[in-house]
Amino acid sequence: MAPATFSDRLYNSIREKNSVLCVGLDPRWELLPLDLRNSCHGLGLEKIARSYSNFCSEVIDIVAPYVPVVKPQSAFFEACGAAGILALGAVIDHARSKGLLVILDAKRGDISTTGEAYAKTAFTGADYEGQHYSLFAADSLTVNPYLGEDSLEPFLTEAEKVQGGIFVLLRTSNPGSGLFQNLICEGKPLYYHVADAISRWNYVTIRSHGYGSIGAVVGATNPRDLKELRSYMPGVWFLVPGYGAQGGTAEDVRESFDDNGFGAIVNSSRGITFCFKPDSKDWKAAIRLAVEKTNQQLNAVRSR
Ligand SMILES: O=c1ccn([C@@H]2O[C@H](COP(=O)(O)O)[C@@H](O)[C@H]2O)c(=O)[nH]1
Repeated sequence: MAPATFSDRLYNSIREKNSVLCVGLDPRWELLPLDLRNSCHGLGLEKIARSYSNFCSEVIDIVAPYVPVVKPQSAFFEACGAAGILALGAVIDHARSKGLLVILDAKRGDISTTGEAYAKTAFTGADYEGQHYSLFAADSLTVNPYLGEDSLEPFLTEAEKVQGGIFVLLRTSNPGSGLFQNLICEGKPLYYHVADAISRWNYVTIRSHGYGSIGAVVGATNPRDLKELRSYMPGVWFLVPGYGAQGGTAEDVRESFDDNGFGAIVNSSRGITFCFKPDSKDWKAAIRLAVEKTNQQLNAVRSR
Protein backbone atom coordinates (compact mmCIF):
# COMPACT_ATOMS: atom_id res chain seq x y z
CA MET A 1 0.00 0.00 0.00
CA ALA A 2 1.24 3.51 -0.81
CA PRO A 3 2.45 5.43 2.28
CA ALA A 4 0.03 7.96 3.75
CA THR A 5 0.60 11.45 2.37
CA PHE A 6 0.16 14.67 4.33
CA SER A 7 -3.27 14.98 2.79
CA ASP A 8 -4.22 11.44 3.83
CA ARG A 9 -3.00 12.02 7.36
CA LEU A 10 -4.90 15.29 7.62
CA TYR A 11 -8.10 13.81 6.19
CA ASN A 12 -7.95 10.79 8.50
CA SER A 13 -7.17 12.83 11.58
CA ILE A 14 -10.03 15.27 10.91
CA ARG A 15 -12.36 12.28 10.68
CA GLU A 16 -11.00 10.57 13.75
CA LYS A 17 -11.10 13.66 15.97
CA ASN A 18 -14.14 15.24 14.33
CA SER A 19 -12.32 18.56 14.31
CA VAL A 20 -11.05 21.04 11.73
CA LEU A 21 -9.33 23.21 14.32
CA CYS A 22 -5.63 23.93 14.00
CA VAL A 23 -4.19 25.25 17.25
CA GLY A 24 -1.57 27.90 16.59
CA LEU A 25 1.46 27.91 18.90
CA ASP A 26 2.62 31.54 19.02
CA PRO A 27 4.21 31.80 22.49
CA ARG A 28 4.69 35.26 23.98
CA TRP A 29 6.57 35.76 27.25
CA GLU A 30 4.28 38.49 28.61
CA LEU A 31 1.17 36.36 28.05
CA LEU A 32 2.44 33.11 29.58
CA PRO A 33 0.87 31.89 32.81
CA LEU A 34 2.76 33.42 35.76
CA ASP A 35 3.20 30.07 37.50
CA LEU A 36 4.87 28.62 34.40
CA ARG A 37 7.09 31.70 33.97
CA ASN A 38 8.20 31.50 37.60
CA SER A 39 8.97 27.81 37.39
CA CYS A 40 11.44 28.22 34.49
CA HIS A 41 15.10 28.37 35.45
CA GLY A 42 17.94 29.88 33.49
CA LEU A 43 18.72 33.34 32.23
CA GLY A 44 17.71 35.62 29.36
CA LEU A 45 16.76 34.06 26.03
CA GLU A 46 17.48 30.54 27.27
CA LYS A 47 14.92 30.96 30.04
CA ILE A 48 12.36 32.37 27.63
CA ALA A 49 12.98 29.60 25.10
CA ARG A 50 12.59 26.98 27.85
CA SER A 51 9.32 28.57 28.97
CA TYR A 52 8.09 28.48 25.35
CA SER A 53 8.81 24.80 24.94
CA ASN A 54 7.31 23.99 28.37
CA PHE A 55 4.17 26.01 27.66
CA CYS A 56 3.69 24.65 24.14
CA SER A 57 4.21 21.09 25.36
CA GLU A 58 1.52 21.62 28.02
CA VAL A 59 -0.80 23.04 25.35
CA ILE A 60 -0.08 20.06 23.09
CA ASP A 61 -0.93 17.61 25.90
CA ILE A 62 -4.23 19.40 26.47
CA VAL A 63 -5.33 19.72 22.84
CA ALA A 64 -3.99 16.47 21.33
CA PRO A 65 -7.15 14.40 21.94
CA TYR A 66 -9.37 17.08 20.39
CA VAL A 67 -7.66 18.50 17.28
CA PRO A 68 -5.81 17.09 14.27
CA VAL A 69 -3.07 19.66 13.84
CA VAL A 70 -0.95 22.37 15.46
CA LYS A 71 0.89 25.24 13.81
CA PRO A 72 3.98 26.54 15.61
CA GLN A 73 4.90 30.05 14.51
CA SER A 74 8.63 30.01 13.89
CA ALA A 75 9.09 33.77 14.44
CA PHE A 76 8.51 33.63 18.19
CA PHE A 77 11.03 30.83 18.61
CA GLU A 78 13.61 32.38 16.26
CA ALA A 79 13.44 35.54 18.38
CA CYS A 80 15.03 33.52 21.21
CA GLY A 81 18.13 32.71 19.16
CA ALA A 82 19.82 29.31 19.25
CA ALA A 83 17.85 28.20 22.31
CA GLY A 84 14.63 29.13 20.53
CA ILE A 85 15.48 27.00 17.50
CA LEU A 86 16.10 24.00 19.75
CA ALA A 87 12.85 24.73 21.60
CA LEU A 88 10.96 24.76 18.30
CA GLY A 89 12.47 21.39 17.35
CA ALA A 90 11.42 19.98 20.74
CA VAL A 91 7.87 21.32 20.33
CA ILE A 92 7.54 19.78 16.86
CA ASP A 93 8.81 16.41 18.13
CA HIS A 94 6.47 16.51 21.13
CA ALA A 95 3.45 17.31 18.97
CA ARG A 96 4.22 14.46 16.60
CA SER A 97 4.77 12.05 19.49
CA LYS A 98 1.21 12.90 20.61
CA GLY A 99 -0.17 12.02 17.17
CA LEU A 100 -0.64 15.61 16.00
CA LEU A 101 0.23 16.83 12.54
CA VAL A 102 2.56 19.83 12.52
CA ILE A 103 2.42 22.77 10.12
CA LEU A 104 5.54 24.84 10.58
CA ASP A 105 4.58 28.46 9.93
CA ALA A 106 7.77 30.08 8.67
CA LYS A 107 6.55 31.50 5.33
CA ARG A 108 9.68 30.44 3.51
CA GLY A 109 10.58 31.10 -0.12
CA ASP A 110 13.91 31.99 -1.70
CA ILE A 111 15.94 31.26 -4.80
CA SER A 112 17.62 27.96 -5.73
CA THR A 113 20.11 26.67 -3.15
CA THR A 114 18.82 29.01 -0.42
CA GLY A 115 15.30 27.68 -0.92
CA GLU A 116 16.74 24.19 -0.83
CA ALA A 117 18.44 24.90 2.52
CA TYR A 118 15.19 26.25 3.97
CA ALA A 119 13.26 23.25 2.66
CA LYS A 120 15.75 20.75 4.06
CA THR A 121 15.68 22.54 7.41
CA ALA A 122 11.91 22.14 7.65
CA PHE A 123 11.54 18.58 6.41
CA THR A 124 14.59 16.42 5.93
CA GLY A 125 17.77 17.87 7.46
CA ALA A 126 21.14 18.12 5.77
CA ASP A 127 24.49 16.28 5.54
CA TYR A 128 27.71 17.90 6.71
CA GLU A 129 31.02 16.01 6.58
CA GLY A 130 29.32 12.65 6.38
CA GLN A 131 26.88 13.26 9.24
CA HIS A 132 23.16 13.84 8.87
CA TYR A 133 21.65 16.62 10.98
CA SER A 134 17.93 17.18 11.25
CA LEU A 135 16.48 20.05 13.27
CA PHE A 136 12.81 19.85 12.42
CA ALA A 137 10.49 17.17 11.07
CA ALA A 138 7.44 19.15 10.06
CA ASP A 139 4.50 17.57 8.23
CA SER A 140 3.89 20.78 6.31
CA LEU A 141 5.38 24.25 5.89
CA THR A 142 3.95 27.63 4.89
CA VAL A 143 5.67 29.16 1.85
CA ASN A 144 5.58 32.50 0.04
CA PRO A 145 5.12 32.26 -3.75
CA TYR A 146 6.28 35.79 -4.60
CA LEU A 147 9.61 34.61 -6.04
CA GLY A 148 7.94 32.33 -8.59
CA GLU A 149 7.62 28.65 -9.41
CA ASP A 150 11.34 27.79 -9.39
CA SER A 151 11.62 29.17 -5.83
CA LEU A 152 8.97 26.70 -4.63
CA GLU A 153 10.41 23.64 -6.36
CA PRO A 154 12.83 22.74 -3.53
CA PHE A 155 9.92 22.83 -1.10
CA LEU A 156 7.83 20.52 -3.28
CA THR A 157 10.80 18.17 -3.63
CA GLU A 158 11.78 17.97 0.05
CA ALA A 159 8.16 17.73 1.18
CA GLU A 160 7.58 14.83 -1.19
CA LYS A 161 10.56 12.92 0.24
CA VAL A 162 8.77 12.71 3.61
CA GLN A 163 5.24 12.54 2.22
CA GLY A 164 4.77 16.05 3.58
CA GLY A 165 2.86 19.04 2.32
CA ILE A 166 3.12 22.77 1.86
CA PHE A 167 0.66 25.62 2.29
CA VAL A 168 1.20 28.47 -0.18
CA LEU A 169 0.18 32.01 0.85
CA LEU A 170 -2.74 32.90 -1.38
CA ARG A 171 -5.15 35.43 0.16
CA THR A 172 -3.79 36.42 3.55
CA SER A 173 -5.75 37.63 6.56
CA ASN A 174 -3.91 40.90 7.33
CA PRO A 175 -5.62 44.27 6.72
CA GLY A 176 -3.18 45.30 3.96
CA SER A 177 -3.25 42.00 2.09
CA GLY A 178 -5.05 43.46 -0.93
CA LEU A 179 -2.30 45.90 -1.89
CA PHE A 180 -0.56 43.41 -4.17
CA GLN A 181 -2.83 40.35 -3.96
CA ASN A 182 -5.81 42.21 -5.46
CA LEU A 183 -3.94 43.85 -8.34
CA ILE A 184 -5.62 43.03 -11.63
CA CYS A 185 -3.34 41.44 -14.17
CA GLU A 186 -4.39 39.69 -17.36
CA GLY A 187 -8.03 40.24 -16.41
CA LYS A 188 -8.08 38.81 -12.90
CA PRO A 189 -6.65 39.52 -9.45
CA LEU A 190 -3.06 38.45 -8.91
CA TYR A 191 -4.09 35.92 -6.28
CA TYR A 192 -6.12 34.05 -8.90
CA HIS A 193 -2.88 33.47 -10.82
CA VAL A 194 -1.38 32.05 -7.62
CA ALA A 195 -4.53 29.93 -7.20
CA ASP A 196 -4.05 28.50 -10.72
CA ALA A 197 -0.45 27.56 -9.94
CA ILE A 198 -1.38 25.94 -6.62
CA SER A 199 -4.14 23.90 -8.30
CA ARG A 200 -1.62 22.71 -10.90
CA TRP A 201 1.02 21.68 -8.33
CA ASN A 202 -1.61 20.05 -6.18
CA TYR A 203 -3.31 18.09 -8.97
CA VAL A 204 -0.74 15.29 -9.14
CA THR A 205 -0.93 14.77 -5.37
CA ILE A 206 -4.71 14.34 -5.11
CA ARG A 207 -5.78 11.12 -3.40
CA SER A 208 -9.00 9.09 -3.49
CA HIS A 209 -10.64 11.25 -0.77
CA GLY A 210 -10.36 14.20 -3.17
CA TYR A 211 -7.56 16.34 -1.69
CA GLY A 212 -3.84 16.75 -2.34
CA SER A 213 -0.87 17.88 -0.28
CA ILE A 214 -0.24 21.32 -1.79
CA GLY A 215 -2.61 23.64 0.05
CA ALA A 216 -3.39 27.35 0.18
CA VAL A 217 -3.50 29.92 2.98
CA VAL A 218 -6.77 31.86 2.75
CA GLY A 219 -7.73 34.21 5.58
CA ALA A 220 -10.99 34.03 7.53
CA THR A 221 -11.14 37.82 7.25
CA ASN A 222 -12.07 37.63 3.54
CA PRO A 223 -15.20 35.42 3.59
CA ARG A 224 -16.31 36.36 0.08
CA ASP A 225 -12.95 35.39 -1.39
CA LEU A 226 -12.97 32.18 0.68
CA LYS A 227 -16.28 31.20 -0.91
CA GLU A 228 -15.12 31.95 -4.45
CA LEU A 229 -11.79 30.22 -3.99
CA ARG A 230 -13.43 27.11 -2.49
CA SER A 231 -15.33 26.48 -5.68
CA TYR A 232 -12.41 27.61 -7.88
CA MET A 233 -9.92 25.22 -6.28
CA PRO A 234 -11.58 21.86 -5.53
CA GLY A 235 -9.09 19.37 -4.12
CA VAL A 236 -6.90 22.03 -2.47
CA TRP A 237 -6.78 22.10 1.33
CA PHE A 238 -7.19 25.57 2.81
CA LEU A 239 -5.36 26.68 5.93
CA VAL A 240 -7.58 29.46 7.25
CA PRO A 241 -5.96 31.87 9.73
CA GLY A 242 -7.60 34.98 11.13
CA TYR A 243 -10.20 33.21 13.29
CA GLY A 244 -10.85 34.65 16.75
CA ALA A 245 -8.24 37.25 17.69
CA GLN A 246 -8.26 38.79 14.18
CA GLY A 247 -12.04 38.93 14.08
CA GLY A 248 -12.95 35.94 11.89
CA THR A 249 -16.03 34.01 13.02
CA ALA A 250 -17.47 30.57 12.38
CA GLU A 251 -19.96 32.17 9.98
CA ASP A 252 -17.04 33.73 8.07
CA VAL A 253 -15.38 30.35 7.47
CA ARG A 254 -18.57 28.42 6.63
CA GLU A 255 -17.88 28.56 2.89
CA SER A 256 -14.33 27.25 3.18
CA PHE A 257 -15.70 23.71 3.60
CA ASP A 258 -16.92 21.40 0.88
CA ASP A 259 -20.32 19.72 0.97
CA ASN A 260 -18.93 17.01 3.25
CA GLY A 261 -17.43 19.45 5.75
CA PHE A 262 -13.84 18.86 4.61
CA GLY A 263 -11.37 20.98 2.63
CA ALA A 264 -10.26 23.45 5.30
CA ILE A 265 -8.57 23.65 8.66
CA VAL A 266 -9.11 26.78 10.67
CA ASN A 267 -6.26 28.19 12.74
CA SER A 268 -6.70 29.95 16.04
CA SER A 269 -3.61 30.90 18.01
CA ARG A 270 -4.20 33.63 20.64
CA GLY A 271 -7.91 32.72 20.80
CA ILE A 272 -6.96 29.30 22.24
CA THR A 273 -3.57 29.53 23.87
CA PHE A 274 -4.02 32.94 25.47
CA CYS A 275 -7.70 32.82 26.38
CA PHE A 276 -6.85 33.45 30.07
CA LYS A 277 -5.18 36.11 32.20
CA PRO A 278 -1.52 35.38 33.10
CA ASP A 279 -2.35 35.15 36.81
CA SER A 280 -5.05 32.53 36.21
CA LYS A 281 -4.72 29.30 38.17
CA ASP A 282 -7.09 27.50 35.81
CA TRP A 283 -5.40 28.24 32.50
CA LYS A 284 -5.24 24.58 31.43
CA ALA A 285 -8.99 24.17 31.95
CA ALA A 286 -9.55 27.45 30.07
CA ILE A 287 -7.58 26.15 27.06
CA ARG A 288 -9.51 22.86 27.05
CA LEU A 289 -12.79 24.75 27.19
CA ALA A 290 -11.74 27.10 24.37
CA VAL A 291 -10.84 24.13 22.17
CA GLU A 292 -14.15 22.37 22.87
CA LYS A 293 -16.11 25.54 22.22
CA THR A 294 -14.25 26.32 18.98
CA ASN A 295 -14.70 22.74 17.78
CA GLN A 296 -18.45 23.06 18.38
CA GLN A 297 -18.62 26.40 16.57
CA LEU A 298 -16.71 25.08 13.56
CA ASN A 299 -18.56 21.76 13.40
CA ALA A 300 -21.85 23.64 13.41
CA VAL A 301 -20.93 25.40 10.16
CA ARG A 302 -19.33 22.31 8.57
CA SER A 303 -22.63 20.50 8.33
CA ARG A 304 -24.81 22.08 5.69
O1 LIG B 1 -2.67 35.22 6.31
C1 LIG B 1 -2.13 34.82 7.35
C2 LIG B 1 -1.09 33.90 7.36
C3 LIG B 1 -0.60 33.48 8.56
N1 LIG B 1 -1.09 33.93 9.74
C4 LIG B 1 -0.50 33.40 11.00
O2 LIG B 1 -1.52 32.72 11.73
C5 LIG B 1 -1.39 33.02 13.12
C6 LIG B 1 -2.62 33.78 13.57
O3 LIG B 1 -2.60 34.02 14.97
P1 LIG B 1 -3.90 34.55 15.77
O4 LIG B 1 -3.39 34.75 17.17
O5 LIG B 1 -4.96 33.47 15.70
O6 LIG B 1 -4.33 35.81 15.12
C7 LIG B 1 -0.09 33.81 13.28
O7 LIG B 1 0.95 32.89 13.49
C8 LIG B 1 0.08 34.46 11.92
O8 LIG B 1 1.43 34.72 11.60
C9 LIG B 1 -2.10 34.84 9.72
O9 LIG B 1 -2.59 35.29 10.78
N2 LIG B 1 -2.61 35.26 8.52
